[in-house]
Amino acid sequence: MRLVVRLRRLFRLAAAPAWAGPTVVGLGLLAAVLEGTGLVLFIPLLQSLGASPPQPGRWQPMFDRILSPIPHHYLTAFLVGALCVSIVLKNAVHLANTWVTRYIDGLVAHRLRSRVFDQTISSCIDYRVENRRTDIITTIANNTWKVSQGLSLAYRLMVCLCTFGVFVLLMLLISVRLTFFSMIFLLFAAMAIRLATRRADETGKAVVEENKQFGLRMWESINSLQLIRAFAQESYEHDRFVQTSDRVRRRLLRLDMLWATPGPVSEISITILIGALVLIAESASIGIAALAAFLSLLYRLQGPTRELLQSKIALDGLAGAIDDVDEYLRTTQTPYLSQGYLPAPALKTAVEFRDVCFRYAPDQPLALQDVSFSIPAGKTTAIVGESGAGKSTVMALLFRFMDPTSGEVLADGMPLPCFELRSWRKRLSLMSQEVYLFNDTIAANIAYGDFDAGQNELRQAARIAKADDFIRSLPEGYETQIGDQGMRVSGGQRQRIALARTILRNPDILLLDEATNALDGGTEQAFQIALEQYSHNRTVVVIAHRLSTVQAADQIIVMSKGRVIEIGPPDQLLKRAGHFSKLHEFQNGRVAMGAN
Ligand SMILES: Nc1ncnc2c1ncn2[C@@H]1O[C@H](COP(=O)(O)OP(=O)(O)OP(=O)(O)O)[C@@H](O)[C@H]1O
Repeated sequence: MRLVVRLRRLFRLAAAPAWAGPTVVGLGLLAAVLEGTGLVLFIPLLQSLGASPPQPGRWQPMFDRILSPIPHHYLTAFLVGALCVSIVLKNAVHLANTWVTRYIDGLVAHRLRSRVFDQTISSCIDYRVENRRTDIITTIANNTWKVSQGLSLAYRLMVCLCTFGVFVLLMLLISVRLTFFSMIFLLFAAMAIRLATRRADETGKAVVEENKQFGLRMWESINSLQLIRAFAQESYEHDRFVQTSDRVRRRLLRLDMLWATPGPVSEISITILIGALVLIAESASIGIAALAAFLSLLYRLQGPTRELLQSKIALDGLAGAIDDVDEYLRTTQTPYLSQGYLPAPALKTAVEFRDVCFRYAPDQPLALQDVSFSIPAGKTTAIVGESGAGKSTVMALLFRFMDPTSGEVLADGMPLPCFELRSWRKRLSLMSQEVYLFNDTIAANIAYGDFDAGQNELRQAARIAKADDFIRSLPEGYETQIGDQGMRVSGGQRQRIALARTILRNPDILLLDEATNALDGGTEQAFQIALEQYSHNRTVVVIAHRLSTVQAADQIIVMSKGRVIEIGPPDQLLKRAGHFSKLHEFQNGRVAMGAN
């Protein structure tokens, strides 16, 4: 029963083309019929060679009727020819079936991978926060393959069942008694194998978990190579890696051992059975030719019997991976943000936060509490506040990476969920503290902001971001490969490339979240001047810890512990002797102390 439920879920998840199942099973059935027919042809062949006289039985009149038009002296040659043709046809059908199965395998895995990837990038769940980055890589790279393997196994299971059925039918035609005896014997053997391998699904689930741990170890070690070397923790990391890898090896070995059990057990059982049948055949009085055909059928039944049992164990072993993909697709399906059909128009008046509260998870405190303010169009708004005040959360809500827990964010009076999500996000461009660059050329990384932009626009964006000079000084200029996460250029250079990418996007609303924290003083000042020109008549929202970078803003929002505590133009806030002016004094004092 559990197998049926599991198979139904597997078919739903794999969503193979409608023709796939019937084709694979149909071809499998045809191969079984061809093979069975070939084996049954041994009866008239042996009889024609005089090895056994014709015996009364269900099949004898049938042979007599089919073979009567063939002249007697051609009969042996005809039967040998028919036998060869059936074997050739059976193998051709078998080969075709293998090709079809491989094609479906690849197609299903490819579609599933694409679906998992699509949902990963479209869902609003942030897996870096959920601590599941490496899990997703295992799900996409490993487990989607395993679902397609599971589907092939399910087809194989059905084909084996059909082959088994065809062979048993032919055996019944030869002798009901011997067939009945054989089936009871095989049933006991199958039950013994099932008992010995009943832990396959538990082991399969453990393999999935161990694989995820293994993925995590690999990911973390490769990403923190410098840290490991700097802290001289090579042997600690080596031990951790070896232990994790060894756990995967042991689980896989256990699964392989379980999988290998049915082969020898079924072969030994059938050999014992053949011996027993030879001993009791005399009482069944079916004749040498029929007995030879019966035993050949029984011997060939070994393959499907073994495969039936192995497919079942292998399917149990894949259950963990199938569950993983199924669960992943279900969880990433629901948390899409609701969206309207309206394309977001250019911002005319303002973006407004109205009584916004936000918490990252139900069991966590509010990250934003009753936050209300307005970001006027065409002006620069700076958000300042101590670490953890909620500045990045405001940015994330503006971008609609998530929605407020209560309250609303409106653009020109329209709640953001009224707009089609992508069209709203296309109006914005974000440059955050965390810079991510692709392993590609500098030009390709900047062009990511707008693939339609020409060379001139690309260079203009680089000039504004103060990146053009250093890029041109590199031997390969804009065509320089920057390596994984831009590791071949410095932190400040990475930041300037990312800024150029943001600027190339030419957004209505430019969001800069600590965008200049890796720039040296001179470059930052030059960047500020260029940015001022660039932001003329553009809506800019800046987050900065260094107040020097926000002096030129039209409005400053001061946040503390998730609340807005001050709003106003910088000069007014400075005069007010409030939180902002204290911050200002503190930073100036610190600068002065640093200067001394
Ligand atoms: N993904 C997250 N999951 C849970 N809590 C979070 C998450 N991100 C931020 N927080 C919490 O929300 C609050 C606001 O964080 P936020 O990152 O918005 O502050 P910030 O002002 O940008 O800080 P910083 O200047 O240090 O970047 C903090 O208490 C923080 O711990």
